[in-house]
Amino acid sequence: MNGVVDPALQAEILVEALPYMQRFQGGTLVIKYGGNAMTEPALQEQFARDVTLMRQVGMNPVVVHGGGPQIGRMLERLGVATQFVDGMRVTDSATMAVVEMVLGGMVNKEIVHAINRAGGRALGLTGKDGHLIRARRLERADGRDLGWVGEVARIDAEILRFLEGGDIIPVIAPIGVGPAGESYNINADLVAGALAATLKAEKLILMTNVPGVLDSSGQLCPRLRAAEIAQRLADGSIHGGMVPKVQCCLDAVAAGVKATHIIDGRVPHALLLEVFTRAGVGTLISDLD
Ligand SMILES: Nc1ncnc2c1ncn2[C@@H]1O[C@H](COP(=O)(O)OP(=O)(O)O)[C@@H](O)[C@H]1O
Ligand SMILES: CC(=O)N[C@@H](CCC(=O)OP(=O)(O)O)C(=O)O
Repeated sequence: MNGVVDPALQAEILVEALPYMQRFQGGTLVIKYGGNAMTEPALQEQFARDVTLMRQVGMNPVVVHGGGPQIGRMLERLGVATQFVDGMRVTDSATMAVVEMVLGGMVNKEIVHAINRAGGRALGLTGKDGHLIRARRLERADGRDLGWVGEVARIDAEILRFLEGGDIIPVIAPIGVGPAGESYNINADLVAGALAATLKAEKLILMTNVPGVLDSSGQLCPRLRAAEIAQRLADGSIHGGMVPKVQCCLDAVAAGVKATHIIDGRVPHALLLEVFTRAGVGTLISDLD
């Protein structure tokens, strides 16, 4: 662990982390790294070191990244207007080209490079590589067409198993491939949820830029069960961008993922603190005791 994490945190982790490290040996952790959580280079470096450490102690981290703000900035520079419907970017052909360039070309390579610099071996993929993410056009109940916005039709995890055996950390951009080879822009939370379900992951961890799920008075909920979430969705205390996050956590739990977490990627070493300490730093959504 030397040189991988800050010395103070290293001491704290050594006391508490060993049982967790043993419990999750060989287990898969799907980590969604949101565009809003990756703003500062120093935090990105820490994230890369944390993921590398997880791999070094015998877990199988699989990184899925977002990049919404980065796509937005590039569209602005190019003078292309953008619009969201229920948190999904309306994606015409020109926008799709920019999404593919920013997610697959820029953000993906930045994260791959950061992990490699931290001592890990990362390999960047979009859902087109190895036909990892087969997608179809998102059909909305109201019939509104969002263009090249997709949903996951099927995950073909074979390529990930192959990488796992080669001690490689996959870094996945949320772009899917349709039946005719066309590209689809998929919300990164949904891709992470589908991957976690297919891989029967030990954990799904969504890293965002709020402390976790907050209650109506703004306090962090450290732990939530499915029934409590249904109630919070109904009373509106969970809304906006948090709705697809909790929904994909619920779907993942229903599909057999043991625990799902929503954490603040701006907290130093949030990932290690959530996985390796009893208290954690964010919201744990699970139906297990
Ligand atoms: N109960 C809640 N707890 C925390 N955040 C909430 C809640 N309800 C709605 N939100 C909103 O969800 C947002 C997180 O979703 P989003 O912006 O889509 O994240 P990301 O870009 O990381 O995917 C928060 O910034 C907040 O505005
Ligand atoms: C359909 C859709 O909205 N796709 C997202 C994909 C990136 C993403 O999900 O990024 P964050 O996790 O950083 O928000 C987009 O175009 O912004």
